[in-house]
Amino acid sequence: MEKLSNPTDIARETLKQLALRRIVPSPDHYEAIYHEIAQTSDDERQHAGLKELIQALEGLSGQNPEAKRQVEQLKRIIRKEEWSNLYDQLIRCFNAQSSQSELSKTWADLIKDLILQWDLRNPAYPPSRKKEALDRVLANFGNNSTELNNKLVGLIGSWSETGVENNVSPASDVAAAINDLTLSTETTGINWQDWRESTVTALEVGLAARLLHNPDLQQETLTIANEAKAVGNQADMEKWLPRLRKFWLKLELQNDQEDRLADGLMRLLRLLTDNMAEIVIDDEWVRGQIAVIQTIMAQPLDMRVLYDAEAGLKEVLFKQSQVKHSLVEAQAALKNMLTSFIDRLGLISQSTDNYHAKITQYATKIEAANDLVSIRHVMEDLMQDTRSMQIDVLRSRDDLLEARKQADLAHSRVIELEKELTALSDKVREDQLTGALNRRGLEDAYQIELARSQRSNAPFALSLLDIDNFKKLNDNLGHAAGDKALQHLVQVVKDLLRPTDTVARYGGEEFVILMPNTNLEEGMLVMQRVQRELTKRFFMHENEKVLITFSAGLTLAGVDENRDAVLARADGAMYLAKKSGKNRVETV
Ligand SMILES: Nc1nc2c(ncn2[C@@H]2O[C@H](COP(=O)(O)OP(=O)(O)OP(=O)(O)O)[C@@H](O)[C@H]2O)c(=O)[nH]1
Repeated sequence: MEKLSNPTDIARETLKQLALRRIVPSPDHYEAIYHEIAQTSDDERQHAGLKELIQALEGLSGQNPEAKRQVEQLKRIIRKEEWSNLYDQLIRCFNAQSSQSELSKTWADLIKDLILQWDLRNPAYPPSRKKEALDRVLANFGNNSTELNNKLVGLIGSWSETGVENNVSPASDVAAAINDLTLSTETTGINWQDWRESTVTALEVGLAARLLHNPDLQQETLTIANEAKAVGNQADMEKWLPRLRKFWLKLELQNDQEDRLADGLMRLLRLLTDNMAEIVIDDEWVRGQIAVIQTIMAQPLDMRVLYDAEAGLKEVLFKQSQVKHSLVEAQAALKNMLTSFIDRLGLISQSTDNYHAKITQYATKIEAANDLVSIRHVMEDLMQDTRSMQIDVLRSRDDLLEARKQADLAHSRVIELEKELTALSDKVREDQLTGALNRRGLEDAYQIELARSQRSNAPFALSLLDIDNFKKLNDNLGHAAGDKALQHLVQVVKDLLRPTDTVARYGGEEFVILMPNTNLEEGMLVMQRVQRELTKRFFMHENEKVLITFSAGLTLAGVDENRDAVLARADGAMYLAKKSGKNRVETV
């Protein structure tokens, strides 16, 4: 048979042959006859099949740049006839193609929607419910990016079903969304260009806009976004990911800190409002308390400032409520005195009124009397009434004098208590929970010991200790047990310190120990003694032994150094102790 080259002629001849040979015109039969007429070799037939496959893949890859790249690679393999690589490359093509085509939405759109829907307030989906649903999706997508994409699309759809209103979500949630995308990039290998686009959008639109309150962090976010834009290939992206991860870590720490600040502030405000009734005995108090809050609000918030204010307020309120009790009693006594005073006055005027009425009657009787005997009777009655009136008046006068004395006493007690109350805010030096000194007490004690050290030229050591994993203890055993653990620690420390040493509560679970006349080696021995003792004297919770450990920084106070500089140095050493595995003391 003459070899035909025109595809139309070949097609026509194929149909003719199918009819002549009475063969069912199925696609397979058509293909076989077609190649027979075109006289295609086995190799060519194979290539033709691959070409069709490539065409199909090119058609399917659409705008997916990774799929396009893999198809190009496939063509190159076919051209060079590297058949041993064909199978692997085909799999890559299919993977690249399917990783995009089955996605209900591009990652960039999906993340935009997620951020938007997370921000919108929906009565049917409060943030806690959204978080729960999102956690469920993130726990159950089986490391499959397509599935994650589909599930997120479904989730976002359900959030948007009912009435919504605008509300701004915290930056932490945006960061978490991008972080999740980064993780899924690593585990499922999604296209790096999509990832880059999504990350840049999320950083610029989602995150930076929410960091207005923190210009430094906002600037850093924009810098990171620019770095992301410069990522030019998969390898670059992988190299750059640790940088992004480090940034997330910083954001998480920042958010954690902000959450704790907000918590502290809320507790403080609650404390104030809850106790308004206790402090309104005198407007001065209300003004004083509000001034404390205003001072705190005016300076940059940090946990220690908040803790200090909260602890100070708690103590003042406690003492105030005690003093107020006495004050109320004294006022009640004064009121009783005044009541009896008025009663007595009433009685006196009543008895003198009666007396005057009787005198008038007696005067009438005397006028009408015409003999001495009747006048004498009238006079006897008059004398009798005058005497009893005199007795009444005397008794009332004594009562009045006594009442006045009591009133004076009560009044001076009230004045005394009021003065005490006024002075209380300044006097409180002790932490109410643990009995250690509080920050104000620490300030005084530090000044005294520093002056002593300057005078005697003796070393003065200071240690800052922070209980290890205290949050976990609180979470596992409850806040009340956490409070008792703090008391236990202070008791152990107090028992082991010398009478000249001082322990003060510096923050939530941070304590400062002042050790006058102590050098670094001796200070270290003291701190190690406390550590050892804690391994013998366990904190007991519901009959279970709980081991409390701490990390501490130890330093010497310089004679001319201010307290904050010394504490900052001890804090640095304590941080080092935490970083080196906790339950240790570092000197600096
Ligand atoms: N029970 C109780 N807990 C407090 C008090 N003050 C602060 N805390 C808690 O102490 C915990 C301190 O947690 P973190 O600062 O994360 O420190 P940590 O868990 O000890 O971790 P490391 O310091 O790294 O070992 C927080 O959960 C505070 O709520 C208090 O007066 N009573």
